[in-house]
Amino acid sequence: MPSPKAKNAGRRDGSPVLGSNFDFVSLTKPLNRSSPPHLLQRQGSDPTTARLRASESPSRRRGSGSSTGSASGQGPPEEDGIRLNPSLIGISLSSLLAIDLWLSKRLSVCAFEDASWGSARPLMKLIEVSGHGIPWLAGAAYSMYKSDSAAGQEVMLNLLMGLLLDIILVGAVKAVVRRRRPAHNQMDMFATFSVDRYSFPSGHATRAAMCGRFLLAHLVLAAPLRVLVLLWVGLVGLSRVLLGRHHVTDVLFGFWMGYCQYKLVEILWLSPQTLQGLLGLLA
Ligand SMILES: CC(C)=CCC/C(C)=C/CC/C(C)=C/COP(=O)(O)O
Repeated sequence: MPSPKAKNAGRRDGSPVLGSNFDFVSLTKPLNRSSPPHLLQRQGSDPTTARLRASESPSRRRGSGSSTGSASGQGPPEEDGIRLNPSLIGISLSSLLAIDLWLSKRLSVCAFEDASWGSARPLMKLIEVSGHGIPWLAGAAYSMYKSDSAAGQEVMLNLLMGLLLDIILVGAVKAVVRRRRPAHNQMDMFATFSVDRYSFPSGHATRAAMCGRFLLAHLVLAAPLRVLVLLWVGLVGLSRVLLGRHHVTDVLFGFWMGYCQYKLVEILWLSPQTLQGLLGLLA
């Protein structure tokens, strides 16, 4: 009677099952004569092995009469086992992707006016505007201009630099990755660049995370306000998914990227001397 492991080792479509010992037995090691008979039988008939054999290049098939034992029905050559590891990573990634797509679709409850939480759409769009680049750029430039202390101007200049850096980095990643926005997204955002038709990462999430860190480090000291800042960052990220603008992973990666971008702003921090030089050039 076949063991339960051997029975469940391959799916109907022939894809291997994660965590099954049978995959490793059949694909990584040439089966020796001391193997149990049921494994010897599965070696020839299981769909995973059959698929691997079918995808072998002619040159590999020609070489299969070597001492590796393929031609003698003793299993695929050793290097097939080496190719299995990347496929495990691939399977894990596609599982994560499937969960991401499913979860993002389920959470997009404000994607349309007649969706289950459609009445909250205007509020979500308000949160969207609060994380848009234009109000942040305009606000930072205005505060820098209005600030009467060199320290205040310095902080605002660096926030401005961070915002510009964010636009460039997010644009670059979006252009390289080119992940499409969810199908249920309505493309009704204001003031977007052409790369904003892409989804990964969420520019709102990177900006919210970077600005949130910036505010906490330089501008907001009172504890209740610090909580509000964190709440706002979280709401901006959540609203991207609820509006159906983004997948969950776009927002999570965006948060991480924005967090790192703040570190970059600190490294590139423009000093008062640099500021004086820049203002001297402008005057
Ligand atoms: C002066 C000027 C044209 C500034 C552009 C400001 C800006 C960053 C616009 C893009 C904002 C936007 C809608 C980004 C997309 O965000 P996702 O969260 O949907 O990636």
